[in-house]
Amino acid sequence: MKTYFRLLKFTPPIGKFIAPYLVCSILSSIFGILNFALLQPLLGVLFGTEEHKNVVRPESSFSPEYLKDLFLYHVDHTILTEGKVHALQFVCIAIVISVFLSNVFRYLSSRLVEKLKGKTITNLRSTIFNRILNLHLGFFNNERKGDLMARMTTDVQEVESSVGRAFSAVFKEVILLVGFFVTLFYQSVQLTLFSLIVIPVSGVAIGLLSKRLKEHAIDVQTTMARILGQIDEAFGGMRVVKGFNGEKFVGTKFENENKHYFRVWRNMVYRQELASPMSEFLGVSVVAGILLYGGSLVLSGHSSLSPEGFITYIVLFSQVTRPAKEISNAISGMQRGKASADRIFRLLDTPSVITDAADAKTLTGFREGIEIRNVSFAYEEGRNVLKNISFRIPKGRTIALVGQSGSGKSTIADLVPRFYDPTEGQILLDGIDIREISQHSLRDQMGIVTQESILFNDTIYNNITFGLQATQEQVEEAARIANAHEFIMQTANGYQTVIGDRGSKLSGGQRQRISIARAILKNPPILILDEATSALDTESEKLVQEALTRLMQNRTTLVIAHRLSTIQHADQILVLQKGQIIETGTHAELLSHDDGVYRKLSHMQGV
Ligand SMILES: Nc1ncnc2c1ncn2[C@@H]1O[C@H](COP(=O)(O)OP(=O)(O)OP(=O)(O)O)[C@@H](O)[C@H]1O
Repeated sequence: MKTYFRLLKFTPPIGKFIAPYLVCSILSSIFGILNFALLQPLLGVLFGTEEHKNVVRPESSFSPEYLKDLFLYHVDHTILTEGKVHALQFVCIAIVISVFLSNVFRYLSSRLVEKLKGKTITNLRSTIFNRILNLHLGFFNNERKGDLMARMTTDVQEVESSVGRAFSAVFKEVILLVGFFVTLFYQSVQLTLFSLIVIPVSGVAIGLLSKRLKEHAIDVQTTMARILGQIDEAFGGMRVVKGFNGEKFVGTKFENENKHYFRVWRNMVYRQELASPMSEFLGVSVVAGILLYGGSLVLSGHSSLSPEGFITYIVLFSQVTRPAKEISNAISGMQRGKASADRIFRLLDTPSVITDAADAKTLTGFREGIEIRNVSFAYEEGRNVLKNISFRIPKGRTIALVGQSGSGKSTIADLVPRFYDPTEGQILLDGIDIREISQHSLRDQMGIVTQESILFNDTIYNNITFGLQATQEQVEEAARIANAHEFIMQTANGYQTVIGDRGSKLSGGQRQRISIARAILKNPPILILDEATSALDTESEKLVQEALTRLMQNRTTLVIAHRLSTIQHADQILVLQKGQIIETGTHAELLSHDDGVYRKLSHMQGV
């Protein structure tokens, strides 16, 4: 129940919905019940028992009794003045009007539920997305993407259907059920008391059935999450799948998961599908019991119920099963919905490891430099990938990190914009620990160009501005500096060309130049540059290198270099090995160390 109360936080102000919804539901129920109750006069006319019973016009008052008597009076009056066929027509028209009104109000109430449901889900989906966006980067190392996608799609859908069901079960169906029982009691107290003894038996049976449904639902959701993950990986890595003839490998893996999904899904739906036939069987059994008991009462003359009253009673009673079934379906649906909602809430409750301090300072500029002071870092406890690193990046200088793969270069680059916090030590910007600075203002000072150009399936223009307010001229200027303007103009729609999934319609070099243009447009004082390793042809590399050099001008840069040729002019080069700085100096200084690692690396690369 706690889960459902929490879901209420995502619904729009529910008070606004309840009053019109209640009115529509009550009216729909009244007219719905009325059209069955009208069977009695209908049968009365057909059987000829209705004649001359209500020849006196009833005294006017505000009670259902008066309305009923008034109606019967009119029926009788029509029989007397215009004959039975006309009376039949009169009753039938009344039935049609009441069915029409019942359905109009039912439609209106459904619209209200759908609106409530839609708004709740839109709200929930945005909240999840924003929550995930604001989680620390490290979170994404441990979570499968498919799992996150499943929470935003299948889990949200599951909650959507259960919210609607729960809402209509709580209000509409319960109202209808109460309405039916009031009418049934009115028709015959004796029979209704009897049915109230039999009904709970079927209720318990259905309750037992839906109990295990939740466990099955959890299985189904987690398996679907894995399937989504596999789809994402396979489609995202299509080049590798095809290049390595991996279709069979990927296909088999998917098929196994898909078969597993079938099995867990089957377990769930078999159980779920059992609910309806079982409740129908139990419902009809109950009706048969009443038929037997009530029939014998009518036959023996021990009941005040007339035969047409009894038939109307049975028809009304058979209608009770529908809302009862809806309520039982809603309960089983709510179990599934709860499993999904719990998964969503677990995600929403994941604390972000990187948060702003309560009194976080807002940086307004960058004046002196960055200092990495005695920093150690471990992704997993006990396995330090950086060990007591210290160095300074004075304003306006370029510091390069070199070292073997896995030596910790990217990790250092991730610590400066505070994607992770150091396990030990501090990172200071203008003498302030970056943990005391708001993340937003810290990252505002930085431009990040990664090894792999991160582009989105949008226009070139939007990929360059990436949320910044900029004029066409500013964007073009940035693209010119990044050596990108020319090729952009050659694309089909220039700056408005959509570049495909992750920029797939562009070459590697073009993608990089767009990323560089993005950083140029942002114009940050600090630059974190992870140099591309991908082999570009000489022409393309020259263009990219030129763009980078222009980007680095007058900025403070931390560059991760994979090719030493590009960092010969760096103010200082740090050589990393297994998480430690083992050499520092300029290109010339480092080359002069006879046994130096840098010198060896340099020879290997022929620099
Ligand atoms: N998210 C992570 N979780 C756990 N360990 C990680 C994670 N990212 C990196 N590592 C480990 O940290 C160490 C340093 O990795 P890092 O990416 O900083 O190296 P690098 O010098 O940038 O390598 P490369 O030049 O290949 O990019 C490696 O041993 C790596 O296995």
